[in-house]
Amino acid sequence: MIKFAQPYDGEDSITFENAILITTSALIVYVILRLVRHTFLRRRFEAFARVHGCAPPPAITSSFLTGIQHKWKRLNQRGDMFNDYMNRVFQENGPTHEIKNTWTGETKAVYTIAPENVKTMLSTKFSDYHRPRTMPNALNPVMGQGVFTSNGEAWAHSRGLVRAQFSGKRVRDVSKLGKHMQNAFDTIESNKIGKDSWTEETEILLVFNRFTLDSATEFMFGTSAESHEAFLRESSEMKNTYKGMKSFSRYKAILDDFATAFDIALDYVALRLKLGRLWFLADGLAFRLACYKVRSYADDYIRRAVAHAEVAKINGKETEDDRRFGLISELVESYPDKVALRNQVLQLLVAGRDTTAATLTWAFILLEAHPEVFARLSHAVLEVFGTETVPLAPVTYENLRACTYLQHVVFEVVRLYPTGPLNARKASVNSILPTGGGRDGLKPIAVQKGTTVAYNTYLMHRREELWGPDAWKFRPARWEGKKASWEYIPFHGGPQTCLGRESIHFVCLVIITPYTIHKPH
Ligand code: HEM
Repeated sequence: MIKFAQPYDGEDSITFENAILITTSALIVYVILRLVRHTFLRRRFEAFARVHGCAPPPAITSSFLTGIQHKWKRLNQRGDMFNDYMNRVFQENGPTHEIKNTWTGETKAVYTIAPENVKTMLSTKFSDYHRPRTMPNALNPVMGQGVFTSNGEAWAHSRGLVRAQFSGKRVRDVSKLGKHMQNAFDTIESNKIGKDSWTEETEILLVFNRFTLDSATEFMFGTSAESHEAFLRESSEMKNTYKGMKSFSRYKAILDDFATAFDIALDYVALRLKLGRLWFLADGLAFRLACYKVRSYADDYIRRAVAHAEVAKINGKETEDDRRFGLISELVESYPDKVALRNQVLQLLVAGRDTTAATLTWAFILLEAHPEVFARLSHAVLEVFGTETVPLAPVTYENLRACTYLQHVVFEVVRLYPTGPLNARKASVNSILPTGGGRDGLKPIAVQKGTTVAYNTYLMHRREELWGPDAWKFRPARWEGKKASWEYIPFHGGPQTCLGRESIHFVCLVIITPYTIHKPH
């Protein structure tokens, strides 16, 4: 008989058999308690659904194996996952359906492209839902808690602190963008094959990633990361970015350069988001070094802003120079905890960088593919702003808004390519969504506490029932006289609506620059 170590009093302690027996009994009790709890909660939920006249939506069953298959497909998708795959699932199962576990019959998730349901989750019954853990899990090593990843009181507190900085003059001031825009166009120019000839192929997303990083860092820290200037200085062999580098030089590049570190950190974050519950698999030295570099970059500015604020306090009067650290100058007072301030600022950087760069890239791709829209836009822009030799109006926030067709082009770009194409919320309590249940899909559906409800913004923006038979086409003219509601949520909606939505005017500005050669005033 195998025995555990003897205690000093000579008594026999727990035998191996006993240990097995105790563990097995504990496990059985645990499973029984879980089953009882589960049955009780299920019954309560079913009664709740009955009382509210709900009917279940169409269901697709999925086992552990099909779940893995689905994840694999998502990770390896090369074409357009939304057009090729998800659209078919919605066509076959209706605008609201659920995924059930094959064996247990449990609802794993509800999928919807019904504006009424989205409105309920994000606005009418906002407190019934919360952000799932996917985002914090993915972002945590780069930055901890902040407005973009928190829920409940922590979120309300964070949002309250930063909201004030996103209204009024500061975000409407487009004058600081001129230099960064010029750099973006210089980069494209620098790829020219010969004088007055076509440029070589340029990866426009990389150009806009640098443009948005430089303008966003200037907005946040008061000083631009100047990633474009660095790019323009580098030799052509160096321009191949970190991706081609071998380990040691790659790690060195991460530690040397904020822009490289930021790119690597966000590449990992994107992969962690795609992996869902297996987020922890996307990790490694490159990621950790990138997180370290990004955090210490922000810490450095915060340290300087704090020191500057203290000196200003001693001097007793505020000067223009006291605002030289950008947004962080405004926030240092409100954040006694400087790690919390760093997290918040980095979250804003992440929220604004890729979203704006991707929107700009799609705008250029769509304009290139639609010469008729391009021609009409040129006309509209020249009519409002004039040319370099005969300028009619300065490029200001107000004038950009007044150029109606330009606004329509941008609305249409983010309709077809919203940068948050797939989003989700989790039910905090048993809750009701107004539509999707029963044979006709018109009955309300009940959502059990803990269930994820995913909403597919990309496909909702392309529903023919909502947008007409040309829903998949790029047609800015559709916006004439149109006021969109919950069928259009590129910037989300309700209390958690995007704080940077005014940044769409950056997009307008960059689009018009090639036409109106004169710089913003
Ligand atoms: C074209 C540009 C942009 C698009 C399409 C966009 C889209 C979105 C979307 C869909 C959300 C909701 C995410 C969620 O809660 O699940 C969001 C939230 C947010 N966005 Fe943007 N965004 C853009 C630019 C920006 C910029 C430039 C900033 C700031 C510098 C920013 C700051 C935020 C913040 C702070 C939130 C979280 C709001 C909250 O939870 O209270 N966004 N954005």
